[in-house]
Amino acid sequence: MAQVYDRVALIGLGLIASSMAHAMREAGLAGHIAGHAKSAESRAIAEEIGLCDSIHATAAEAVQGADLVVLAVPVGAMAAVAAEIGPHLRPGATVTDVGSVKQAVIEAVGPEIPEGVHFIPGHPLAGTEHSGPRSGFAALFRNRWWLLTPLPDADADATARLRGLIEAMGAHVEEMDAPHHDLVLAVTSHAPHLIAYTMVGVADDLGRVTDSEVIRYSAAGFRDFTRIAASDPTMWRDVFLTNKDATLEILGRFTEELFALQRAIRTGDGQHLFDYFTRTRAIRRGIIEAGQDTAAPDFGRSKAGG
Ligand SMILES: NC(=O)c1ccc[n+]([C@@H]2O[C@H](COP(=O)([O-])OP(=O)(O)OC[C@H]3O[C@@H](n4cnc5c(N)ncnc54)[C@H](O)[C@@H]3O)[C@@H](O)[C@H]2O)c1
Ligand SMILES: O=C(O)C(=O)C[C@]1(C(=O)O)C=C[C@@H](O)C=C1
Repeated sequence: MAQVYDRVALIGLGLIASSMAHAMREAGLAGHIAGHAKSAESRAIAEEIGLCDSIHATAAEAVQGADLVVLAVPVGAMAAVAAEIGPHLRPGATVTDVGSVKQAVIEAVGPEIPEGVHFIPGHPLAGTEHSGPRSGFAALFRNRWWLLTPLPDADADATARLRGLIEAMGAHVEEMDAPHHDLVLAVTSHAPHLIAYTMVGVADDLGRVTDSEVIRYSAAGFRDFTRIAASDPTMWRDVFLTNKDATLEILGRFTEELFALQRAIRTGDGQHLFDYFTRTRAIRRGIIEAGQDTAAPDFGRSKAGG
């Protein structure tokens, strides 16, 4: 695979940035990968495992001469990072981000990007409950969606080049506007995470069930909740604080449905429960028939870029 960018700067060296570093290296997509993380410990680990070609103590230094800058920090840290790097960006460079929320990132980062630098926000729909520079792996993005939310005046060539990099890492790219992205993700990712956090919290609070019983007798459904609820607290705090309206809208609807199901259970309305579960089962089957079941990605089974 041909090199897409001469110099890529990764700001934040956690799960997503380290996975990008591995994927870019594996496919030879970047001439040089420069990295920066705020924590000295993350920088030391990145040095130790040889994650990047160079590690820098500041974000400003890392972006010098880069033709692609990737902001891979928690959403709440995007504004400060963008303000720091803004004056140091090379004219003609592209800045993208991987934040799980898009409208708030556009508002935080956009004003800090100087004229002549292209800002193309993005979000890979791929992750695990792990974080930090050791957690990344090259196959993370294979066969996953990577959404881009370019602004209406985005440069077509810069967008196509970024798309080329992402596709060469094995992902499928789709473009949409940021408010729509935030609503879709509130349904498919943000509210489900909150529900998982709550369910695990409830189990933890339940005095009549001991911790060892919760661990020992975890059926598959609850086990999945515990994996999701082990996700990074900083990342998820920021997601909920920055995608507030869409998440509250979905949680409002969720609560209404939950009350209806609760009433059906209390009144013995089996028909309501049966009809509801029949409808949701059809949705799952539709996902599988459409070949959209990425819950079990083909880690290691196919090569990035085909
Ligand atoms: N983990 C996922 O499943 C997932 C999936 C898709 C997108 N995202 C998004 O990607 C971004 C990064 O997530 P991650 O899972 O890779 O995080 P992570 O917790 O693994 O790593 C975050 C990194 O950012 C660094 N950092 C924090 N504040 C910083 C600052 N002010 N300046 C410089 N570095 C800073 C940390 O030191 C760490 O290296 C987040 O915005 C998140 O919403 C995460
Ligand atoms: O599999 C997981 O661990 C994830 O939760 C990944 C997941 C998600 O699918 O909701 C989490 C947050 C992201 O912004 C994108 C992907």
